[in-house]
Amino acid sequence: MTRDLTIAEVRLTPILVADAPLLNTQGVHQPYTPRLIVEVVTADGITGFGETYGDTKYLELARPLAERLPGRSVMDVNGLFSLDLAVDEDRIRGAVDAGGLRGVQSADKLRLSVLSAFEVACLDAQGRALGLPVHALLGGRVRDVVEYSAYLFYKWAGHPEGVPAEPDDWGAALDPAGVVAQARQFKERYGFTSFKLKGGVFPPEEEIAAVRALAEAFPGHPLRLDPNGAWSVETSLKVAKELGDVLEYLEDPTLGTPAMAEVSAGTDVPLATNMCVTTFGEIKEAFTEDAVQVVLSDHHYWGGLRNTRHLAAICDVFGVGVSMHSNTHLGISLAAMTQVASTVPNLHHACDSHYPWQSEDVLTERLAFTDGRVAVSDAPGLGVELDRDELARLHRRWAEDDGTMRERDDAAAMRVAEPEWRTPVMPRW
Ligand SMILES: O=C([O-])C(=O)C[C@H](O)[C@@H](O)C(=O)[O-]
Ligand SMILES: [Mg+2]
Repeated sequence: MTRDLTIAEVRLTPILVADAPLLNTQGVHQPYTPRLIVEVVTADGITGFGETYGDTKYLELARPLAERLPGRSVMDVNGLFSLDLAVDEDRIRGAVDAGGLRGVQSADKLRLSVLSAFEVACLDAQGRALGLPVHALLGGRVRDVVEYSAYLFYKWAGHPEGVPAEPDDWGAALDPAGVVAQARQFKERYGFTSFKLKGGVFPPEEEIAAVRALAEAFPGHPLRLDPNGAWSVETSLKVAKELGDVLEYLEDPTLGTPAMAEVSAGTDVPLATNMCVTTFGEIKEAFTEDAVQVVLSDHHYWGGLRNTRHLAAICDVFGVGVSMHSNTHLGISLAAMTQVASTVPNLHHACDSHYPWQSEDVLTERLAFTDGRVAVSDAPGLGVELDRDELARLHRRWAEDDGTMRERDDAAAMRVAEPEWRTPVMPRW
């Protein structure tokens, strides 16, 4: 049957999703985080889904882009990326946001972070129209499950008193015993066998003790520590020395490629990054200087699933490992991550995912982790369906918000509990 794959309509739905009080070096997660759900509808009624960041600066780019798509084909993904998208430079300059955890802010990265959701939606629509999974459109899967690591966070039991929030049942984790208890819950609930601890929250000695406690509780399991660049070169080398025998890799111990290269030269512990290599332009220096041994790709800001494969191919050429970074995200993104990860031959490390922290989703059926893995769907497109009632409910929450939750700002969320808190000057230790 011939299909009309012309785009007839694009729907953008900003939402606020519940988030747990997870601590990182900048502060704490807000009770609600903005995400944007993109739907691309073809002339004969096929709808493809995509998901990305939902802060205002992303919406400001997504809206005019959505208006330009009707009349184009969902097959024309290359054309999508050649569309001119004007970025307001003020949105990037000096912006204080969770982007501080994801490396440089640039107009191109902002543009790619928006385009990626449209790319995923177009690939989803293509797959649905052709009766093929997205992985088939990317050349086919080379594995039938994708492994994820448990993403451990220091956290409070709940958001600050008096702040509207959804409760969570994970409890507090503020010391080594709490971190190990959280890891046990991750293992029991989802079967994860590798663990990443988000660090940069407490002085390094405390985080070293937490990783040691994990190593004792889970002997032989791959462990990672990620302080988001909160340490000096000296501190990074000290931590690498102390934990070298148990770490699979150390993630962004310090900020910037030159400092990462210095750390790398002084330790055998592999260094991973989602901060100093976050764009194609940053690859040359980092790889030439041997600053990183693993790049954590993120299809949102690298510009989609095809660019993720492109990045993986470059990493392969240079003998650099590749895995995946994650922020707060829902099931559409997890499905997209799983589809593309299934096609990358040189993906040898379990990927990160925040998904277990998300109690809410816009899917009719949540994706499941079994033995820490997500099965690769062979259903058409991404293989997920939208729960429109839930989408509407989460959109209402966004519409009714007075604006405070619409921009993710972990430092501002921290100030609710600690009024003196400011985005820390790096390196903190
Ligand atoms: O470096 C990383 O892995 C991240 O930036 C992941 C997330 O942003 C995480 O740190 C967070 O959301 O607090
Ligand atoms: Mg990281």
